[in-house]
Amino acid sequence: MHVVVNAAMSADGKLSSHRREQIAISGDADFDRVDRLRADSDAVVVGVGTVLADDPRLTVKDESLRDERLERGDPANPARVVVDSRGRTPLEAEILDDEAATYVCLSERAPIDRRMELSDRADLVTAGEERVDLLRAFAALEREGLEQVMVEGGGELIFSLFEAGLVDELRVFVGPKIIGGRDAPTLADGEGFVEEFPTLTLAEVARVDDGVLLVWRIAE
Ligand SMILES: NC(=O)C1=CN([C@@H]2O[C@H](COP(=O)(O)OP(=O)(O)OC[C@H]3O[C@@H](n4cnc5c(N)ncnc54)[C@H](O)[C@@H]3O)[C@@H](O)[C@H]2O)C=CC1
Ligand SMILES: Nc1nc(O)c(N)c(N[C@@H]2O[C@H](COP(=O)(O)O)[C@@H](O)[C@H]2O)n1
Repeated sequence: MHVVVNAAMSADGKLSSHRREQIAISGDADFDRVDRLRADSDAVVVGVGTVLADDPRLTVKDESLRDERLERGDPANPARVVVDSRGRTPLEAEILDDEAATYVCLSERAPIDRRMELSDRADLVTAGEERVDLLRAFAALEREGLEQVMVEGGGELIFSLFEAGLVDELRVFVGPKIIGGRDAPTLADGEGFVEEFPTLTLAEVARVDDGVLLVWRIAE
């Protein structure tokens, strides 16, 4: 499996405001780049915090990119994956619509009634007791044939993926806004590292819209 984390952050490193409402940080060219990345992926992964905050659909927006996928024998859209320990994904969430397959990764803590409701709309993967065990969950997804995986956030999930050593590549668009706020989500939240910081190698720097795209790989 190859895991690419993609996110857009403000010039001061925030993914959204302290209200956790979705903010357009990317411009048109960056949204097109993200759409291409989705189209090149087998799955797009988010944490349930992002589902609750943004209600994303995570589909490929450009019809010609969906056609390209169909021509090579893939479904029109990549699978969607929610990392959701207790099964808090709302049944009316866009991510559970019919546009693509959806996996919900749960922990043992997810109540049985939520499991039953979600299982009508998604494939369920259970891994971990309190929180989703990402190593086990991603191994199960790989067994389902999901090889090229893109993660779209948010900060809690991204931190945990680095902590688990699951990230191969980080692509960050740094946009021309200051959001501020000590409680606003950043690229990697969670507990934070105090030692053994994951170290990256800079692979690409490009001007995109009025910002910059940084591509980092995990240092060997
Ligand atoms: N600018 C951007 O590119 C993006 C911004 N966002 C923003 O990020 C915010 C949401 O991010 P977060 O609140 O950090 O939520 P998140 O999307 O990272 O989800 C975190 C939740 O996932 C669940 N989870 C289960 N197992 C876990 C594990 N092992 N590790 C971590 N989480 C686990 C927990 O319930 C946890 O609260 C929103 O404000 C959204 O707008 C989200 C995606 C992209
Ligand atoms: N790449 C990017 N740039 C921004 O400026 C953003 N605010 C986000 N946010 C994430 O995009 C997803 C929305 O997906 P749909 O358009 O509903 O398919 C979601 O994960 C947002 O948090 N991304």
